Amino acid sequence: MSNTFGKRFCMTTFGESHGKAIGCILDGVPAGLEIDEEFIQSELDRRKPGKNAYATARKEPDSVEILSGVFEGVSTGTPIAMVIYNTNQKSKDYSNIKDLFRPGHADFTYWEKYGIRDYRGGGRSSARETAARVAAGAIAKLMLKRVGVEVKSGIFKIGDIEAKEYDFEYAKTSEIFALDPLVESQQKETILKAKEAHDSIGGAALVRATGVPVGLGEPIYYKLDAVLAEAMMGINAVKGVEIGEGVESAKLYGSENNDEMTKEGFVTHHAGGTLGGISSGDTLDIKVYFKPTPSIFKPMKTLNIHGEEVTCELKGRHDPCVAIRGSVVAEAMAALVIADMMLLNMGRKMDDVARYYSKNV
Ligand SMILES: Cc1cc2nc3c(=O)[nH]c(=O)nc-3n(C[C@H](O)[C@H](O)[C@H](O)COP(=O)(O)O)c2cc1C
Ligand SMILES: C=C(O[C@@H]1CC(C(=O)O)=C[C@@H](OP(=O)(O)O)[C@H]1O)C(=O)O
Repeated sequence: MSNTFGKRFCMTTFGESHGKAIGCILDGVPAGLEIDEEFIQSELDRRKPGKNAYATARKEPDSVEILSGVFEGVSTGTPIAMVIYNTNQKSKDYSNIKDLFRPGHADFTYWEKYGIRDYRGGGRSSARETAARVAAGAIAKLMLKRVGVEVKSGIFKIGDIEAKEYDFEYAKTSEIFALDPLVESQQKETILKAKEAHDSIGGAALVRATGVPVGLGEPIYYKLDAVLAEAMMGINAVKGVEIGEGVESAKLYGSENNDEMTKEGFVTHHAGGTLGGISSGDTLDIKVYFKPTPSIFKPMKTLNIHGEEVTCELKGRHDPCVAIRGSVVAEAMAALVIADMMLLNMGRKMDDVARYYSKNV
């Protein structure tokens, strides 16, 4: 199915921003995993809209309901379906964009591709869909927790204000998930200034996974770094992904970029946790770059569906900086990739296969 993400831990989502509900189906979750619903909800609460001045004003509780695949609190190995009902649609706000294309959003391409468009707040192209990914990612995290893997994230960059230090514990307490308390106030000010000017601003998140075992990822196709990049680029508004040193490595000499190895482990961490598409056992570091929110409240030139030049003047509720909530989505996608890769990697050595089936030998 082209709309499924993952090979062994597979997710697909459904729903539109102003439709009845959004949700996901997650297949391949091993049986016997305790499904902590409070944890899933707490992950959704981290992403949900309407929480503060740095997010869209749309207020959604994002209460998740599990429909299948869980019995007496434990996964059964059958598909887990989860639904989140939309409660705060204000579709009338979008009647003025019914026939025109918002610059920077997906209105034009959806219209050209399908010839029909759910214009109520972006419909399927709205990042409201990402709530369902966070629900699926929370289940991936529950599986990863059982095997000692942790995935976390935080904001390192807003506009050109960049963190000097990364403090993931601090990010958990910060309204904007800032990794660096020293630059946080400047980052917040940058967002609020953009918002007051009826504009938006870009930003970037760092996703870090610790405890990732060596050996995840296929050596040629389905490389770990390639799949992580696809997972991140598949999030709305993501325009760049870096693993480890990323684009900066193009400025370095090999002698500077190579991570020397000792019995204690890697001396430096430029590779960001993958070598040859396979996890190295080092911390995985993924930088995810988000463009500024396309829906802004400044008049913009555009075309309508009849090909006429018109002015786009927007209403509706929009994030001033999508990277903030986007960082939670990036974290969920990383957890899904790692969970998928872990299941895919089982039974790759004959000894492991023999050990598993030894009772039949
Ligand atoms: C968490 C999150 C929230 C977003 N909120 C908005 C929003 O309020 N308004 C908007 O126009 N775009 C928002 N976006 C971005 C659009 O969904 C996205 O730019 C659009 O689908 C076009 O896709 P593209 O930017 O990947 O090309 C958000 C993205 C994310 C990840
Ligand atoms: C509702 C959410 O975010 C939305 C993401 C979004 C977009 O275009 O991506 C546009 C806005 O909503 P609407 O679809 O109503 O225009 C945001 O409020 C959410 O994240 O739950």
